[in-house]
Amino acid sequence: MQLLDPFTLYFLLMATLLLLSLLLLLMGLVHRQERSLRFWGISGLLGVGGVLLLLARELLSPWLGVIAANSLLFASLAGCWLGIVEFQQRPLPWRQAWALWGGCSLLWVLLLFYGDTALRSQLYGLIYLLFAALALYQLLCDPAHRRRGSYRLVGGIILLLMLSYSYRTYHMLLHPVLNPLRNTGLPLQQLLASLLEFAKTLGLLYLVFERMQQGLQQLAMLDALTGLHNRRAFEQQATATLLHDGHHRHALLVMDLDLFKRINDGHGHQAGDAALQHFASLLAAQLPAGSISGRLGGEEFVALLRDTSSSQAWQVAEAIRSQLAANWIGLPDKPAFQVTTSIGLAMRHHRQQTLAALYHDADMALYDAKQRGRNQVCSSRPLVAVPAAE
Ligand SMILES: Nc1nc2c(ncn2[C@@H]2O[C@H](COP(=O)(O)OP(=O)(O)OP(=O)(O)O)[C@@H](O)[C@H]2O)c(=O)[nH]1
Repeated sequence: MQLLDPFTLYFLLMATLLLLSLLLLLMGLVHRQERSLRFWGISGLLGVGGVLLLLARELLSPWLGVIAANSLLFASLAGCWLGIVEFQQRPLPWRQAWALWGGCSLLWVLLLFYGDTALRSQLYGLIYLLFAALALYQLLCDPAHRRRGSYRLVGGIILLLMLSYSYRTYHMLLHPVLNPLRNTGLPLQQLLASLLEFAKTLGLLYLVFERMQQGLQQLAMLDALTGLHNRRAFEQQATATLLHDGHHRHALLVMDLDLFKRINDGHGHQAGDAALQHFASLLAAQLPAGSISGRLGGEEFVALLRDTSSSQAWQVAEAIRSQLAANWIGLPDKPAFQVTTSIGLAMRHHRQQTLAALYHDADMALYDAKQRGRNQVCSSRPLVAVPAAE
C-alpha cells in the first residue's frame, strides 16, 4: 500500500533517474565521441540535485536553498536542450543557453521578493515549456529525422511532458496554494512528469544507440578507400534488386584497371590509391541514377545498371572507359600518369538469372577484353569488342 503512495513512488523514480544519469555520464566518458551523453548525464544529475535541494531547503537557508535549487533545475533543462543540439551535430548555442539560464534565474529571484509561491510555480511551468519546446524543435527540425519512428517517439514523450507542465501551470492558476505539492492533483502530475522524464532519458539513450549501430553498419558496408559499397554490400543490394525488379532488364559491368601493378611499382602505392579513388568518382559521375556500384577488392569494380537496354549499357561502359583514358591523374610533385580499364558487360535476359550467373558472364567478357589487349569494352553475348580510340 505504501508503495502506491505518489510521494514514495516519486522518490523511487528520483533515485532511478539519479542512477540513470550517472550511467549516461559514465557512458559519455567512455564513448568520448558521443558528447550528448555527457550533457544528458550532467543535466539529469543537476535535475535530481535541484529536487533534493528543494526538499532540504528548510535545513539550509530557505531562500538560498530555493534559489540554488531552481538555478540547478534551469541548468538541467538547458543541459538537456544543449545535449540534443550536440546530438544533432549542430553548433552549440552556448551564449543563448547562458542568457536563458541567467534570465530565468534572475526572474525567479525577483519573484521571490515580489511574487508568491503560486506565481513562481506558474513561472517554473512556463520556463519548463520554453526549454522543452527548444529541445523538441532541435530534435525534429531536420525533415529526415522527423519521419523516423524513434525520433517521433522521443518527440511525443517531450510533448506529453509539455502537456503535463501546462496542466500544472493551469492548475496553479485555478488553485493557488503555498506548497504546490500539497495541491490536489499536483503530486500525481509530479509523479507522471518524473515517469515521462525517465522515459525521455531512455528514449534519448536509444537514439544514441541507434546512431552508433547505423555507424557500425555503414563501416561494415563501405569500402574505406573509395567510399563505394564493398563486396558484401554490393551483393546484398544487387541481389535484392534482381529479386524485386525481376521484370526489368539489368546490365552488369565488371571493370578491372589495366596493369595496375605497374602503376603501383612505377608511381608508388599512394598514386595507386589516388587512381582507385579517381575511378570511383568517375563511376559516380558516369553511372545512371539508380545504379548500384561497388569495389569488389583490389582494382576490380562492379556496377549494376537497372532497367537498361544493351545499347544504353554499352554507351555507359564506353563513356567510363574513354573518360578514364582521357583524363590523366596528377599528384603534387609527381608526373601525371594514365590509367585505363577493361570492362566486361553482361545483360540479364531472363528473370531466373542470378547475380552469380550474371557476374560469371560479365567476368568472361572482361577476360576477353584483357585478352584482346585491354582498354576496351566486351559484351558477353554476342561477343563484340571496341578497340580503344587512342
Ligand atoms: N595502391 C593500391 N594497390 C592495390 C590495392 N589493392 C590491390 N592493389 C594492387 O593491385 C595490383 C593488381 O595487380 P594484378 O592482379 O597483377 O593485375 P594488373 O597489374 O592490374 O594486371 P591486369 O589485371 O592483367 O591488367 C597488385 O599489385 C596489388 O598490390 C589498393 O587498395 N591500393
